[in-house]
Order: sequence, then structure tokens, then C-alpha cells
Amino acid sequence: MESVPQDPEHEEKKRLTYVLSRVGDMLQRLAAIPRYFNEDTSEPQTADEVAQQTVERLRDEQIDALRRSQSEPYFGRLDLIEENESSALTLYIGKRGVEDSHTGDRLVIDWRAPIASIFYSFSGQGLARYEAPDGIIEADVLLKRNLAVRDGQLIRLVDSYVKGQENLNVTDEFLLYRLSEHKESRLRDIVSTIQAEQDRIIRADRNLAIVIQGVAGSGKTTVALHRLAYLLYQHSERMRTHRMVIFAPNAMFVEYISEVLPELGVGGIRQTTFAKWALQVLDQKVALADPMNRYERWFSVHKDKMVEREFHVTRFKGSMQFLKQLEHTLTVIEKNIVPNGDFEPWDGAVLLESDIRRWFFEEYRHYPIAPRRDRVLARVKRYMDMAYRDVKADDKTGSRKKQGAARFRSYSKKWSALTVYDIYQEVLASTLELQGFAGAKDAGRRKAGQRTGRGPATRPQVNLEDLAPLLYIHLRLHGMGGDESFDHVVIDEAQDFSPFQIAVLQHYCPSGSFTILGDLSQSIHGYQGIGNWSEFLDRFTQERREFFRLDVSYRSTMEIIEFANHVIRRFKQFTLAKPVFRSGQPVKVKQVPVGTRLQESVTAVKDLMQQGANTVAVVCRVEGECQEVYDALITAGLTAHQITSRQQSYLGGISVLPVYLTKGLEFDAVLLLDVDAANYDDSPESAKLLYVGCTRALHQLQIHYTEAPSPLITEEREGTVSAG
Ligand SMILES: Nc1ncnc2c1ncn2[C@@H]1O[C@H](COP(=O)(O)OP(=O)(O)OP(=O)(O)O)[C@@H](O)[C@H]1O
Repeated sequence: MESVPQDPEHEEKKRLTYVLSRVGDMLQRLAAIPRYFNEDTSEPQTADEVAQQTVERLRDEQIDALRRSQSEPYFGRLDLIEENESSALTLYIGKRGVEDSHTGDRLVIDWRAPIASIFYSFSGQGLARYEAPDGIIEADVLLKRNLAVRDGQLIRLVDSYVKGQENLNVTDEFLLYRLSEHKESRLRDIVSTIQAEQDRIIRADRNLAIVIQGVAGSGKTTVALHRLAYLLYQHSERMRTHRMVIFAPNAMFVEYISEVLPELGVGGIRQTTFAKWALQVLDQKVALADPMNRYERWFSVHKDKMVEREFHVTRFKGSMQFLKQLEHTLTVIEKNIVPNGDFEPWDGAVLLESDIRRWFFEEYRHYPIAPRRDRVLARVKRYMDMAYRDVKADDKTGSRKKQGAARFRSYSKKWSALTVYDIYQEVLASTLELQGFAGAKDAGRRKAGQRTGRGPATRPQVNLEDLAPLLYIHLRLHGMGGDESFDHVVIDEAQDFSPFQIAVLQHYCPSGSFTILGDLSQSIHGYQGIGNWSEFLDRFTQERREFFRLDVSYRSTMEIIEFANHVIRRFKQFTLAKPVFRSGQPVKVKQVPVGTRLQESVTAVKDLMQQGANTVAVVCRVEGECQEVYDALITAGLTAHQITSRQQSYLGGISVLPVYLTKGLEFDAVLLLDVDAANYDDSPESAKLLYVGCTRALHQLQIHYTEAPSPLITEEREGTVSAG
């Protein structure tokens, strides 16, 4: 057995210098190759130019990867002896593999390579195993070392396993070191500290639909992004970047996660929202209504009478029951679309109804309804044109031709007009009425149908929950374009998706390769989402699905997690997060008199920033309350950004936003305002909102209330709260 070197730091510095000099040489060689193609100014004209351009683009990518490696070539080292081998291997693991182009030496192994999985999965007990293309290989691990390299300098070295020594779970030491760092304003990669339970998800089989229930801060979003990078690396022949998609809850979130994939060396994956994608597929024939008004009412503590009914309708629109209803309607439309009667362009010329039916129901049956109708009608027209040739000589005045054209027009009109939106409207109104929603015909129209202005050219406005049914009708009528399908679909915050949305996406991703992640304790849009993951899992066969749980929260300090858990503890259906042992400041709960409420917010924000927070969220109960808080911060000379459901971009620094828009984001410090009994009652809905708000904080959490604190935060709590 190889002995562990005496002076690890010296050895690692030497190795680092060596690797960096090899990387430097390679960069120099690549940079010295002359360029023939200037992408900015010229378009390739010939095949040679296209080839040249590709070569140069690949070279640029290589240069970019090597430059990134120059700063942080690797983050870990593994020494091991594979079964049936006598000598030990020393592997350095990094974000991207580096091979010495001269000697062919593998200087750095890509973290996604099968053997690198040992770095994440090895528990310190017995032999390690990994799945190589030829089967499972066992290995005896001698050393697992974490290395932090920044700007080409070794700044930290932690051995988390040394064979023969007592190993005191020191992995955590490196993880805690990473977690305690203050974050940039965006999400980032975690390749150096992926945990075993996360690694299993990242490397799960390509063919599966995986559903992940993970507590707040358990790394779901991060893990899903790493899984994409892994799938692309392992299955480059089956997975194409432009056919992979991430559905994020809103535009701001898309921006927030946008840096992780490029950092992992993956570009070109579509990161979008379900609504944006759906509107594109629907060719922008409908527009999305501004959600602000609705959110303001729906998230208000004192909901008006209509809200409960609106929730019912919304939930129904996302249900499989409604999908079945639409399916039935479209089958009926299809069955009855061919008009009764023969087509007779003029007396004596007859195209039999039975022929037309045969074309529609047999010959063209593989086409979706709309193109099939068009094909049949085109063929009817061709029949007429042919028939006319026989009688043309007798039709000096052209009256027969005119008659034929008129009869063809009226025959065409007998075929139902297949407009996605109109069909939806009709079905919706009648179905809602059947479901017992009084006055539903009007409600259906109003909900899914206000037009954006006057005149026929304006687009009808719809809501989010109308999009999946519209897409379904679109699919049945028009089918799917060849380039519209996905190789893999990621759905973040999936607890807010409806079964109907999943069903539609299954059509668009025929391989069934999905990563679906969310947290039922954070289902603040419960009126549109699910109550149980089986609602999604049941949509896939047993062999093609897998369910994972992530119960450890990495984002927040122990104090914050315990506080957040306390908020939801009384609701048995919610899973409590387990913190990693990272201690921070106590959560501060403070009563602030109404008159000084704004001033107190300003003081608290200044305080938090002074203590080192780069990103601070000031969180109100609803959007309408954000403006005055924002104004107060600005007046006090602070630079702040207001985030609303209309304007959604995430800029870091100080953000003022309503609690329901904080989902998915994280901030060094969070200040929750007006956590009064009047704002957060003891309902599960309030608990979920407050829980989401609390779990956004990485290091510090402050709570302000003015009159009486919310019952969700008042009960005994083993000393984690200090009233300020
Ligand atoms: N293995 C890890 N090593 C280091 N940091 C981690 C790890 N796993 C998660 N984190 C960090 O924890 C935080 C939460 O991650 P992420 O946002 O992906 O969680 P989430 O489960 O999607 O959270 P939420 O449901 O609350 O939105 C991030 O800052 C992420 O970098």
C-alpha cells in the first residue's frame, strides 16, 4: 500500500504548479494558431468556411475551458487501488477534464466521469464501487482530499479520508467552510461538495422520470442543474443541449440560476417559464393576463368571497378530470367533423360522402385533425378542378366555375372551424356549468377570455392555468413540430404545477426523461398545484420513475432552520428540514411601533449590511406594501431594488419584495416585516408563506411585527429566539 505523503501541502503546491504550467503551455499553443475566420464580421459562404468556423469555435471553447482551469483546475484528489490492480492511481478531480495534449496524460478527471463518483459516494467504510461502462468496479480508497484552489493558489487542504487513520467525518469541515462563505447574488455550482444523497440524483438513470421532494435549501435546484451537466456528458449522443429545457417559476428565477450551467461548461440549454414556452408554442395567439391584481387578492389575509371559487376553478382546470373532458370533446369534434352529404360542385358532378370519409378516417388518419382537414379539403378542391376540365368547353360564361367555387366555399364552412381558443372557451363554459360552478358560462368567458382591446385582431387574455388545456387542444389539432420535442425536461418548483401541465409535457418529451423537483411545504400556489407527489408519479410506469427525498438543508444556519421548522411544526403534513451543523446568530424577533415601522426597517437593513450581508431581502406580506418600504430605503440613501410580479429581474444587493415572490431565491440576510397575527394567521397557507420567507436566509433572519406577533412564531422555542 502506498504511504500518504508526509507534507501534503508541499506536495499539492508542487502538483498545482506542474498542472498550471501544463495548462499554460496548452493555452499558449492554442492561442498561437492563426485565425482565419472572424465571426463578428463574416458569415461562412462555402463548406470549407463552415468547417473552418466549426474548428475555430471548438478551439475557442477549449481555450475558455483551459482559462477557467487556470483559476481552479481541480477541487479534489482521490488515491485508490482498483480491483485486480497492484498499483495505486492518483486522480485529481475538477469541473472539467484536462488532458495534456502532448503526453496524453490525464491531468484532471471530469467530475462527471464514472470513477469520480467515488469522490462523492464513498462513505469511509469498506470498498468503494463505481459503475464503469463494462460493469461495477470496486476500489480500495487510500485518500480523499478536498482542495480549495482560487486564482491558481492553493488556499485550503482538508483530508476527509485517510486509510488506516481514524476518520472523523471531516467532509463536513470542508462543506461548512463552503457554506459559511457569503454568496454572490446568483446561485452557483457545488461540484466540490456534492453530498452522497445529491450525487445519487445527479447520476440517476437517463430514462427515468425522477421526482424529488426536498426541504427548503436542500439543493434541489442546484442538483437539477448538475444533473443536466451530467446527462450531457454521459449521453452526448442522446441528449442535445437545444432539446433540454428547465422550467423555472418566473423570469427573475431564470436570471438567478443563469450562471450555474455556463460555469459547469454547459451552454445553450433553454431556461424559461412554462408560460413563456406555452405562449410561443401557441404562436402568441393568446396573451397572459397581468397576475399582479390576482396575487394581491389571492395572497391577502382577508380574501374576498370570490377567491375560494376562483381557487376551485383554477384547480379544476389543472385536473386530469378536465383533461379527460377535453379529450372527449376533441374526439367528438373529430368524429363529427366530416359534414353530412356528398359534395356536388354543380349538378351532375358528385363526390360521395363515403369517399371523403375514407380519406379523412383512413388514408390521412395519421395526421392531426387540422392538417388532416386541410388535406381532405384540398383534395375535394382538386376533385372539383379535375371535374371542371371535363365540362370547361361547355362553360363559356364561366357560371359553372363560379357555382363550383361558391359551393366549395359553403362546403368548407360546414367543416368546424378549428380555433384552439374558441374550442377551449366552449368546453370550459359547458364543463364548468356541469361541475356546478354557478354562472359558469360567464365566469369561464371572463376568466379565460377578456380580450386585450377592441376588435377581432386583439389577442384574448388568459391565465397561467389556461395554458396547459390550450396546449393540449393545440396538440390534438395541430400536432407537434419536428423540432418541438424535448430530450429532457426539468421542472423546478413543481409543487405548483398541475397534473394537466405534466401530462402535456409528457407529450412534448416522449422519452419520459424528467427531473421534477419541489417541496410540498412550500406549495404556496396550492390552488393550482398538487397535494401529493403521487399525482405526478402515477403518470409514469413503475419501471420508468423514481422518487427521491432530500431532508437536509444546506442553505441556512441551524438557528434559522429551527425557527422555520417551528413555523410549520403544527402541520403534520409538512416535512421538517434537518440542518447541517452550522451555527450562526439567533433569529431576531422585534416589536416595532406602527409609527416607527419604516424607520426600523431602514435601521435593520443598515445593520445587516454592516455585518457583512451582500444581499438583503426586505419582505412584505403583499406587493402593495412594498412601495413605501422601498421609498423609505431610497430616502435613507440606500440602493435598493423593488421586485414585483410585473417586473422581475434580480439584481442582488437590497431587494424589496412580497413574500410569495421570494420563492427559490436566497439572501445573506432576510428581514420579514409585519409578521403580525393579522397578517399571518395560524392557517397552513400563512404558515407556508412565512416558512418560505424564513428559509430564504443564509446567515441572518430578522422578524418585525407591530401589534401582536403571528401565532406561528409565538410558542415556546427552546431558546433560539431572542426578542429584540
Ligand atoms: N452539497 C452542497 N454543497 C454546498 N452548498 C450546497 C450544497 N447543496 C446545496 N447547497 C447550497 O444550498 C443552497 C440551497 O440550494 P438550492 O437553492 O439549490 O436549494 P433548493 O432545495 O432548490 O431550495 P428551495 O426549495 O428553498 O428553493 C444554495 O446556496 C446551494 O449552493
